[in-house]
Amino acid sequence: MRTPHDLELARLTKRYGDTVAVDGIDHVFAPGSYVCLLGPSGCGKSSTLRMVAGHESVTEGAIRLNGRDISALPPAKRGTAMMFQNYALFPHLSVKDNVAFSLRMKGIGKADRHARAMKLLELVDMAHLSERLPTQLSGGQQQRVALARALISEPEVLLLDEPLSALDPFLRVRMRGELKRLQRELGITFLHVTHGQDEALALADEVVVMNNAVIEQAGPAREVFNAPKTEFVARFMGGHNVVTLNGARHAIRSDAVRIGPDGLPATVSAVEYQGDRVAVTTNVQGQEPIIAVMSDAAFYATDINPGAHVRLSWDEGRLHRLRA
Ligand SMILES: Nc1ncnc2c1ncn2[C@@H]1O[C@H](COP(=O)(O)OP(=O)(O)OP(=O)(O)O)[C@@H](O)[C@H]1O
Repeated sequence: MRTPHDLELARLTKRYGDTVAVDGIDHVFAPGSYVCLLGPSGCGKSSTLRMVAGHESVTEGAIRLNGRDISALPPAKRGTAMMFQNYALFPHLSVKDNVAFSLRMKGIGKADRHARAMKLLELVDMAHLSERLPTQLSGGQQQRVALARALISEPEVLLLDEPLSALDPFLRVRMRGELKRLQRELGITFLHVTHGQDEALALADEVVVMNNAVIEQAGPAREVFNAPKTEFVARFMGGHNVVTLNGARHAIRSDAVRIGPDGLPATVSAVEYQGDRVAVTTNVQGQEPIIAVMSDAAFYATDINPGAHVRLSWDEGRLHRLRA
Protein backbone atom coordinates (compact mmCIF):
# COMPACT_ATOMS: atom_id res chain seq x y z
CA MET A 1 0.00 0.00 0.00
CA ARG A 2 1.28 3.42 -0.89
CA THR A 3 1.03 6.27 1.60
CA PRO A 4 2.31 9.84 1.65
CA HIS A 5 5.00 8.73 4.11
CA ASP A 6 6.88 6.55 1.71
CA LEU A 7 10.52 6.95 0.85
CA GLU A 8 10.63 6.98 -2.91
CA LEU A 9 13.49 6.78 -5.39
CA ALA A 10 12.58 8.06 -8.86
CA ARG A 11 14.92 7.36 -11.79
CA LEU A 12 17.75 7.75 -9.29
CA THR A 13 21.12 7.82 -11.00
CA LYS A 14 24.70 8.20 -9.82
CA ARG A 15 27.63 8.54 -12.15
CA TYR A 16 31.26 8.98 -11.14
CA GLY A 17 32.90 10.11 -14.39
CA ASP A 18 32.31 7.22 -16.79
CA THR A 19 31.23 4.79 -14.07
CA VAL A 20 27.49 4.35 -13.71
CA ALA A 21 27.12 3.32 -10.05
CA VAL A 22 23.31 3.59 -9.91
CA ASP A 23 21.36 3.44 -13.14
CA GLY A 24 17.94 5.09 -12.98
CA ILE A 25 16.39 3.02 -10.19
CA ASP A 26 12.75 3.39 -9.18
CA HIS A 27 11.53 2.11 -5.85
CA VAL A 28 9.02 2.88 -3.11
CA PHE A 29 9.87 1.76 0.42
CA ALA A 30 6.88 1.23 2.69
CA PRO A 31 7.02 3.30 5.90
CA GLY A 32 7.98 1.47 9.08
CA SER A 33 9.58 -1.43 7.24
CA TYR A 34 12.94 -3.10 7.65
CA VAL A 35 14.54 -3.05 4.22
CA CYS A 36 17.81 -4.73 3.29
CA LEU A 37 19.62 -3.53 0.21
CA LEU A 38 21.59 -6.55 -0.86
CA GLY A 39 24.08 -7.23 -3.61
CA PRO A 40 27.67 -8.02 -4.50
CA SER A 41 30.55 -5.61 -4.07
CA GLY A 42 30.34 -2.68 -6.46
CA CYS A 43 26.66 -3.10 -7.40
CA GLY A 44 25.76 0.40 -6.20
CA LYS A 45 24.19 -0.18 -2.79
CA SER A 46 26.39 2.23 -0.82
CA SER A 47 26.05 4.91 -3.48
CA THR A 48 22.27 4.57 -3.24
CA LEU A 49 22.36 4.82 0.54
CA ARG A 50 24.74 7.78 0.52
CA MET A 51 22.51 9.64 -1.93
CA VAL A 52 19.51 9.09 0.34
CA ALA A 53 21.58 10.29 3.31
CA GLY A 54 22.79 13.35 1.44
CA HIS A 55 26.47 12.37 1.63
CA GLU A 56 26.64 11.97 -2.12
CA SER A 57 25.06 14.20 -4.74
CA VAL A 58 22.36 12.88 -7.06
CA THR A 59 23.39 12.87 -10.72
CA GLU A 60 19.83 12.51 -12.02
CA GLY A 61 16.43 11.64 -10.60
CA ALA A 62 14.85 12.36 -7.24
CA ILE A 63 14.55 11.10 -3.66
CA ARG A 64 11.20 11.85 -2.02
CA LEU A 65 10.23 11.45 1.60
CA ASN A 66 6.66 12.23 2.60
CA GLY A 67 6.12 13.44 -0.92
CA ARG A 68 8.78 16.17 -0.81
CA ASP A 69 11.93 16.04 -2.87
CA ILE A 70 14.83 15.86 -0.40
CA SER A 71 17.59 15.25 -2.94
CA ALA A 72 19.10 18.71 -2.70
CA LEU A 73 18.73 19.18 1.09
CA PRO A 74 21.66 18.94 3.50
CA PRO A 75 21.80 15.64 5.47
CA ALA A 76 20.47 17.11 8.72
CA LYS A 77 17.37 18.55 7.03
CA ARG A 78 16.15 15.37 5.30
CA GLY A 79 14.44 13.38 8.03
CA THR A 80 17.05 10.67 7.61
CA ALA A 81 20.03 9.67 9.77
CA MET A 82 22.95 7.43 8.98
CA MET A 83 24.87 4.93 11.04
CA PHE A 84 28.30 4.26 9.61
CA GLN A 85 30.15 0.98 9.33
CA ASN A 86 33.02 2.13 11.55
CA TYR A 87 30.61 3.94 13.92
CA ALA A 88 32.64 7.18 13.60
CA LEU A 89 32.36 8.07 17.30
CA PHE A 90 34.30 11.06 18.61
CA PRO A 91 37.12 9.57 20.71
CA HIS A 92 37.45 12.53 23.06
CA LEU A 93 33.76 12.71 23.97
CA SER A 94 31.94 10.56 26.52
CA VAL A 95 29.24 8.19 25.35
CA LYS A 96 26.57 10.64 26.52
CA ASP A 97 28.19 13.60 24.72
CA ASN A 98 28.63 11.55 21.56
CA VAL A 99 24.91 10.81 21.52
CA ALA A 100 24.00 14.41 22.37
CA PHE A 101 26.41 15.90 19.83
CA SER A 102 23.94 16.90 17.11
CA LEU A 103 21.69 18.53 19.71
CA ARG A 104 24.63 20.62 20.88
CA MET A 105 25.16 21.74 17.29
CA LYS A 106 21.53 22.83 17.23
CA GLY A 107 22.09 24.95 20.34
CA ILE A 108 19.97 22.84 22.68
CA GLY A 109 20.89 23.35 26.35
CA LYS A 110 23.01 20.86 28.24
CA ALA A 111 20.36 19.56 30.65
CA ASP A 112 17.86 19.01 27.86
CA ARG A 113 20.27 17.33 25.47
CA HIS A 114 21.69 15.07 28.17
CA ALA A 115 18.20 14.03 29.21
CA ARG A 116 17.37 13.12 25.61
CA ALA A 117 20.70 11.31 25.16
CA MET A 118 20.07 9.25 28.30
CA LYS A 119 16.64 8.22 27.02
CA LEU A 120 18.19 6.86 23.84
CA LEU A 121 21.01 5.19 25.75
CA GLU A 122 18.35 3.42 27.79
CA LEU A 123 16.70 2.29 24.58
CA VAL A 124 19.93 0.63 23.44
CA ASP A 125 20.75 -0.62 26.95
CA MET A 126 23.83 1.58 27.38
CA ALA A 127 22.71 4.08 30.02
CA HIS A 128 25.00 2.52 32.64
CA LEU A 129 28.09 3.30 30.52
CA SER A 130 27.17 6.87 29.60
CA GLU A 131 30.30 8.42 31.12
CA ARG A 132 32.79 6.16 29.35
CA LEU A 133 34.91 7.10 26.36
CA PRO A 134 34.41 5.12 23.13
CA THR A 135 37.81 3.41 23.50
CA GLN A 136 36.60 1.90 26.77
CA LEU A 137 33.79 0.06 24.98
CA SER A 138 33.57 -3.23 23.09
CA GLY A 139 32.67 -3.26 19.40
CA GLY A 140 29.06 -4.19 20.13
CA GLN A 141 28.77 -1.43 22.74
CA GLN A 142 30.23 1.15 20.35
CA GLN A 143 27.65 0.11 17.84
CA ARG A 144 24.81 0.69 20.29
CA VAL A 145 26.17 4.17 20.99
CA ALA A 146 26.38 4.90 17.27
CA LEU A 147 22.77 3.77 16.92
CA ALA A 148 21.64 6.02 19.76
CA ARG A 149 23.54 8.90 18.21
CA ALA A 150 21.88 8.40 14.84
CA LEU A 151 18.44 8.13 16.42
CA ILE A 152 18.63 11.29 18.51
CA SER A 153 17.54 13.45 15.57
CA GLU A 154 14.29 11.40 15.46
CA PRO A 155 14.70 10.38 11.81
CA GLU A 156 11.88 8.88 9.78
CA VAL A 157 14.41 6.72 7.99
CA LEU A 158 17.53 5.23 9.56
CA LEU A 159 20.26 4.36 7.07
CA LEU A 160 22.71 1.64 8.05
CA ASP A 161 25.79 0.90 5.95
CA GLU A 162 27.03 -2.63 6.67
CA PRO A 163 26.34 -2.06 10.39
CA LEU A 164 27.28 -5.57 11.51
CA SER A 165 30.38 -6.22 9.44
CA ALA A 166 32.87 -5.14 12.13
CA LEU A 167 31.46 -7.60 14.69
CA ASP A 168 32.45 -11.21 15.29
CA PRO A 169 29.91 -13.82 14.09
CA PHE A 170 28.41 -14.44 17.54
CA LEU A 171 27.87 -10.77 18.29
CA ARG A 172 26.61 -10.17 14.77
CA VAL A 173 23.71 -12.54 15.30
CA ARG A 174 22.91 -10.94 18.65
CA MET A 175 23.04 -7.39 17.29
CA ARG A 176 20.88 -8.46 14.38
CA GLY A 177 18.15 -9.31 16.86
CA GLU A 178 18.66 -5.96 18.60
CA LEU A 179 18.35 -4.01 15.36
CA LYS A 180 15.12 -5.76 14.52
CA ARG A 181 13.69 -5.13 17.99
CA LEU A 182 14.65 -1.47 17.81
CA GLN A 183 13.09 -1.03 14.40
CA ARG A 184 9.83 -2.58 15.63
CA GLU A 185 9.78 -0.44 18.76
CA LEU A 186 10.46 2.79 16.90
CA GLY A 187 8.22 1.98 13.94
CA ILE A 188 10.47 3.89 11.51
CA THR A 189 11.98 2.64 8.25
CA PHE A 190 15.41 1.03 8.48
CA LEU A 191 17.34 0.88 5.21
CA HIS A 192 20.23 -1.50 5.81
CA VAL A 193 22.98 -2.19 3.26
CA THR A 194 24.56 -5.60 3.39
CA HIS A 195 26.22 -8.12 1.14
CA GLY A 196 25.16 -10.97 3.42
CA GLN A 197 22.21 -13.00 2.21
CA ASP A 198 21.67 -14.57 5.63
CA GLU A 199 21.62 -11.16 7.25
CA ALA A 200 19.06 -9.87 4.76
CA LEU A 201 16.82 -12.92 5.13
CA ALA A 202 16.99 -12.77 8.92
CA LEU A 203 16.17 -9.09 9.19
CA ALA A 204 14.25 -7.76 6.26
CA ASP A 205 10.56 -7.27 5.69
CA GLU A 206 11.63 -6.35 2.19
CA VAL A 207 14.78 -7.46 0.39
CA VAL A 208 15.99 -5.32 -2.52
CA VAL A 209 18.61 -7.16 -4.58
CA MET A 210 20.89 -4.96 -6.67
CA ASN A 211 23.26 -6.00 -9.44
CA ASN A 212 25.18 -3.88 -11.94
CA ALA A 213 23.66 -0.59 -10.74
CA VAL A 214 20.02 -1.72 -11.05
CA ILE A 215 17.43 -3.44 -8.86
CA GLU A 216 17.15 -7.06 -10.00
CA GLN A 217 14.31 -8.01 -7.68
CA ALA A 218 12.54 -6.65 -4.62
CA GLY A 219 9.96 -8.20 -2.36
CA PRO A 220 9.35 -9.92 0.96
CA ALA A 221 12.41 -11.93 2.04
CA ARG A 222 10.61 -15.25 1.67
CA GLU A 223 9.37 -14.42 -1.81
CA VAL A 224 12.78 -13.32 -3.08
CA PHE A 225 14.40 -16.44 -1.68
CA ASN A 226 11.69 -18.87 -2.81
CA ALA A 227 10.88 -17.42 -6.19
CA PRO A 228 13.96 -15.75 -7.69
CA LYS A 229 13.12 -14.10 -10.98
CA THR A 230 16.58 -14.07 -12.52
CA GLU A 231 19.53 -16.39 -12.60
CA PHE A 232 21.57 -13.79 -10.77
CA VAL A 233 19.12 -13.65 -7.86
CA ALA A 234 18.85 -17.47 -7.71
CA ARG A 235 22.62 -17.83 -7.51
CA PHE A 236 23.22 -14.84 -5.27
CA MET A 237 20.57 -15.76 -2.69
CA GLY A 238 22.02 -19.28 -2.58
CA GLY A 239 20.22 -22.51 -1.81
CA HIS A 240 19.14 -22.95 -5.43
CA ASN A 241 20.17 -24.90 -8.50
CA VAL A 242 19.75 -23.46 -11.96
CA VAL A 243 18.62 -26.16 -14.40
CA THR A 244 17.80 -26.12 -18.11
CA LEU A 245 14.56 -27.89 -19.02
CA ASN A 246 13.09 -27.81 -22.54
CA GLY A 247 15.45 -25.00 -23.42
CA ALA A 248 14.38 -22.71 -20.55
CA ARG A 249 16.25 -21.87 -17.35
CA HIS A 250 14.60 -22.68 -14.04
CA ALA A 251 15.56 -22.38 -10.37
CA ILE A 252 14.92 -25.23 -7.99
CA ARG A 253 15.74 -25.10 -4.29
CA SER A 254 18.42 -27.56 -3.27
CA ASP A 255 16.23 -28.90 -0.48
CA ALA A 256 13.46 -29.59 -3.02
CA VAL A 257 15.70 -31.98 -4.98
CA ARG A 258 15.05 -35.60 -3.96
CA ILE A 259 17.45 -38.48 -4.36
CA GLY A 260 15.40 -41.61 -4.92
CA PRO A 261 14.53 -44.49 -7.21
CA ASP A 262 13.13 -42.37 -10.08
CA GLY A 263 14.14 -39.32 -12.08
CA LEU A 264 17.17 -37.91 -13.83
CA PRO A 265 20.22 -40.18 -13.74
CA ALA A 266 23.08 -38.49 -11.86
CA THR A 267 26.47 -39.33 -10.42
CA VAL A 268 27.42 -38.09 -6.97
CA SER A 269 30.59 -35.99 -7.15
CA ALA A 270 30.82 -34.66 -3.58
CA VAL A 271 29.20 -34.97 -0.18
CA GLU A 272 29.45 -32.07 2.24
CA TYR A 273 28.44 -32.38 5.87
CA GLN A 274 26.95 -29.08 7.10
CA GLY A 275 25.93 -29.92 10.65
CA ASP A 276 22.18 -30.36 10.62
CA ARG A 277 22.11 -31.20 6.91
CA VAL A 278 24.17 -32.70 4.15
CA ALA A 279 24.70 -31.27 0.64
CA VAL A 280 25.12 -33.87 -2.10
CA THR A 281 26.58 -32.52 -5.35
CA THR A 282 25.77 -34.49 -8.47
CA ASN A 283 26.68 -34.40 -12.14
CA VAL A 284 23.82 -34.72 -14.60
CA GLN A 285 24.34 -34.88 -18.33
CA GLY A 286 23.63 -31.57 -20.04
CA GLN A 287 23.30 -29.65 -16.74
CA GLU A 288 25.53 -27.76 -14.40
CA PRO A 289 26.13 -29.69 -11.15
CA ILE A 290 22.90 -30.11 -9.17
CA ILE A 291 22.97 -30.02 -5.38
CA ALA A 292 20.47 -31.92 -3.26
CA VAL A 293 20.31 -30.97 0.41
CA MET A 294 18.86 -33.42 2.91
CA SER A 295 18.68 -33.69 6.67
CA ASP A 296 21.64 -35.48 8.23
CA ALA A 297 19.26 -38.18 9.53
CA ALA A 298 17.91 -38.82 6.00
CA PHE A 299 21.42 -38.85 4.56
CA TYR A 300 22.84 -41.33 7.05
CA ALA A 301 19.94 -43.69 6.35
CA THR A 302 21.29 -44.03 2.78
CA ASP A 303 24.60 -45.30 1.43
CA ILE A 304 25.28 -42.33 -0.87
CA ASN A 305 28.98 -41.75 -1.50
CA PRO A 306 30.99 -39.94 -4.17
CA GLY A 307 30.82 -42.00 -7.36
CA ALA A 308 27.36 -43.45 -6.58
CA HIS A 309 24.80 -43.53 -9.40
CA VAL A 310 21.54 -42.00 -8.20
CA ARG A 311 18.36 -40.46 -9.58
CA LEU A 312 17.06 -36.95 -8.94
CA SER A 313 13.47 -35.72 -8.91
CA TRP A 314 11.39 -32.79 -7.69
CA ASP A 315 7.81 -31.60 -7.70
CA GLU A 316 7.01 -29.54 -10.82
CA GLY A 317 5.49 -26.83 -8.64
CA ARG A 318 8.86 -26.14 -7.02
CA LEU A 319 10.44 -25.04 -10.31
CA HIS A 320 10.66 -21.30 -10.98
CA ARG A 321 11.15 -20.20 -14.53
CA LEU A 322 13.86 -17.54 -14.76
CA ARG A 323 13.78 -14.46 -16.94
CA ALA A 324 16.18 -14.83 -19.81
N1 LIG B 1 33.80 8.14 -5.10
C1 LIG B 1 33.81 7.32 -6.16
N2 LIG B 1 34.47 7.65 -7.29
C2 LIG B 1 34.48 6.85 -8.36
N3 LIG B 1 33.82 5.67 -8.42
C3 LIG B 1 33.15 5.27 -7.34
C4 LIG B 1 33.10 6.08 -6.15
N4 LIG B 1 32.35 5.43 -5.23
C5 LIG B 1 31.95 4.27 -5.82
N5 LIG B 1 32.41 4.18 -7.08
C6 LIG B 1 32.15 3.09 -8.05
O1 LIG B 1 30.75 2.96 -8.20
C7 LIG B 1 30.35 1.60 -8.24
C8 LIG B 1 29.37 1.30 -7.12
O2 LIG B 1 30.02 1.48 -5.87
P1 LIG B 1 29.27 1.32 -4.46
O3 LIG B 1 30.23 1.69 -3.39
O4 LIG B 1 27.98 2.03 -4.51
O5 LIG B 1 29.00 -0.25 -4.46
P2 LIG B 1 28.60 -1.22 -3.26
O6 LIG B 1 27.57 -2.13 -3.84
O7 LIG B 1 28.22 -0.47 -2.07
O8 LIG B 1 29.94 -2.00 -3.03
P3 LIG B 1 30.63 -2.52 -1.66
O9 LIG B 1 29.77 -3.64 -1.15
O10 LIG B 1 31.97 -3.00 -2.13
O11 LIG B 1 30.70 -1.35 -0.74
C9 LIG B 1 31.64 0.80 -8.17
O12 LIG B 1 32.04 0.48 -9.48
C10 LIG B 1 32.62 1.76 -7.52
O13 LIG B 1 33.94 1.48 -7.94
